Amino acid sequence: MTEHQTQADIDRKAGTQKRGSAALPDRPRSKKLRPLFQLWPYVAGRGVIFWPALLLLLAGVGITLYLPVVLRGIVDNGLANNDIPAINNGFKTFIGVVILMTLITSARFYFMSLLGERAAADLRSDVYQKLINLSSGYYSSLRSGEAVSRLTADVTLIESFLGSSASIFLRNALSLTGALIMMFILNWRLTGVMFIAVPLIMIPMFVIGTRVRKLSTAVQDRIADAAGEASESLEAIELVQAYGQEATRASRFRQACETAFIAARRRIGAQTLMSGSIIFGLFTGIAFMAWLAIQEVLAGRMTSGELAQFAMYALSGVSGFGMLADVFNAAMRTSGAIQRCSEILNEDPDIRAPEKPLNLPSPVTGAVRFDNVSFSYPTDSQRSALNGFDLNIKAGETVALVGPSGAGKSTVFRLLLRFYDPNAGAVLLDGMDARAVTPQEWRAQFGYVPQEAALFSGSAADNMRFAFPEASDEDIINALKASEAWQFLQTKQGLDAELGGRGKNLSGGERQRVAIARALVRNAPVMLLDEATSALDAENERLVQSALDRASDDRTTLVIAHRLATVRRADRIIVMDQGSVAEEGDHESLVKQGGIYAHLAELQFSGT
Ligand SMILES: Nc1ncnc2c1ncn2[C@@H]1O[C@H](COP(=O)(O)OP(=O)(O)OP(=O)(O)O)[C@@H](O)[C@H]1O
Repeated sequence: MTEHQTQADIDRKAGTQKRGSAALPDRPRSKKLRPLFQLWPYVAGRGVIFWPALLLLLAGVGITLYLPVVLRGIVDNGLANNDIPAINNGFKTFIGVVILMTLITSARFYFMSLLGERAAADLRSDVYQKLINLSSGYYSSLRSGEAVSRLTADVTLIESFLGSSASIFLRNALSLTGALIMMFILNWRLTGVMFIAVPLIMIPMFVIGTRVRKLSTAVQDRIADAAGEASESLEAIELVQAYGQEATRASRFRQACETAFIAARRRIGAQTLMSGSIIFGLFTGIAFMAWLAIQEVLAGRMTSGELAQFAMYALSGVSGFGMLADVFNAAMRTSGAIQRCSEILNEDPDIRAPEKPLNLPSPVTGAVRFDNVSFSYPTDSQRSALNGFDLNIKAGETVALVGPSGAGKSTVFRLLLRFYDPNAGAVLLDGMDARAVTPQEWRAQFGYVPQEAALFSGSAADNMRFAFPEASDEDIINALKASEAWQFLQTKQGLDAELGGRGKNLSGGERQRVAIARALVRNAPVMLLDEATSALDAENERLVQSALDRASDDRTTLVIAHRLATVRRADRIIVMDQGSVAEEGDHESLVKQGGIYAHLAELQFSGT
């Protein structure tokens, strides 16, 4: 197995395989069809679309079954008796029925497709609504790529099933049943023989059909490999060119394309065999049945009109059966997709409001306390990230958290923002346990500047109102001025400046200053700053430092500090090691102690 084949297998298992836009996503299927019924509320919930769709479906099936009856009338009443007016009238009726059928079928198509799109849009929104409310614990056990796949690929499968396959399935299942009943009534002997003959003809087709399906999947997999290969290289085009890897990468892509071609050649071979056997099987079958039917007519057990009617049912029945087989495959895949979406919909967020939430005191002063907190991440429950951690911060105090990598500094922030709850002990704000209030009210007390200052596409003002939707333009400008971001934004379009997806139109330092302004505009009693470790030039660093300084004015501030300058400005320094407080004090006293802090200070906090 080559390296990229292995990667494709991993991707397929994780459901993140890239597909051509026309093809439906390849997602694991279910072995059961029962999950399909979970779609019922989404479908039946929209009665204005659902009932017309169902009625039109039934009417369409009824009229399709009626058409052969008209044909029998033409043959038996007109053709057999040489009755020209009867033939003409018969065909007028025939055309009338065809017009009605066209109208019903078109309307059915419209309503069924609409129903699929409606249900998919509702389902997609529900899944996203759930995803955005799920807690960090959920995401640490599910790859975020997989969550996105469920939102897009799985819902697309369901959408396509509801919009077309489900309708094909119902229509063909009903038509086939109706046609079989009519055929039995017309001539049960002929129908009996057909029951034996048709499966015999179809067995080879099914065998080859299964092979074609497998080979088609193989071709798609190989194409996905090639596409994966290409996008990986193109996403890192500068790196590829900088290391002079263009030729190697191009030749790897060529190889992937070649493998896809070889798989496609195999599929074409099987398809050729299949179409040959379909043509042969179908026409010999038709000839055999026609021969038998003519014997019935000659023996006087059937009229010519009944023969024509029978033939029409038989033909529609065979095609309906073929389609059912295809749709069955789609149903299995959809069933798997529904299972994965329902997993999300049935998920309960770990972090939720208590039954009777209390309110925080008003106003919140910002006194923060960790009371003997122990915590381990759900994905690594054996290891404690925090271990009997105690911390008492007075309102308005500025505390710097320092410590070696993995000491638990970010974990302190995650518990403060209540992304997780502690396993033991309590996190308190103004004496109130985080678990006693709603997560929304709790989090509203914090301004947060993460190390990776994530911004969103949209204007500077949009990004600022992300933290506080009611903020006036003046509030926003003041926050931007305080964080030293207004000056450079003015050289763009001020509040209307487009920041680009993830703020890509800004430099690293500018992004950080906008992120600090965003936290400031919230005007929350507690500020959480995770100082960026990324190297900034001296001027940018000075600007970010003064922004951070102002961010901590008049409010409780916890800063995960990586720079000596930040630490010196703090009222108190907490040195963390292995999930607990190892040392505590101000810069001078800690340096004198000659412990972890002294060592970090010596290294100027680099690498922490
Ligand atoms: N999502 C997670 N799942 C499992 N373990 C985690 C998770 N996040 C962090 N940890 C572990 O918890 C411990 C504390 O991590 P934390 O991120 O709080 O350290 P830190 O002091 O902020 O480190 P750094 O300075 O490198 O950011 C580490 O051992 C880390 O491996």
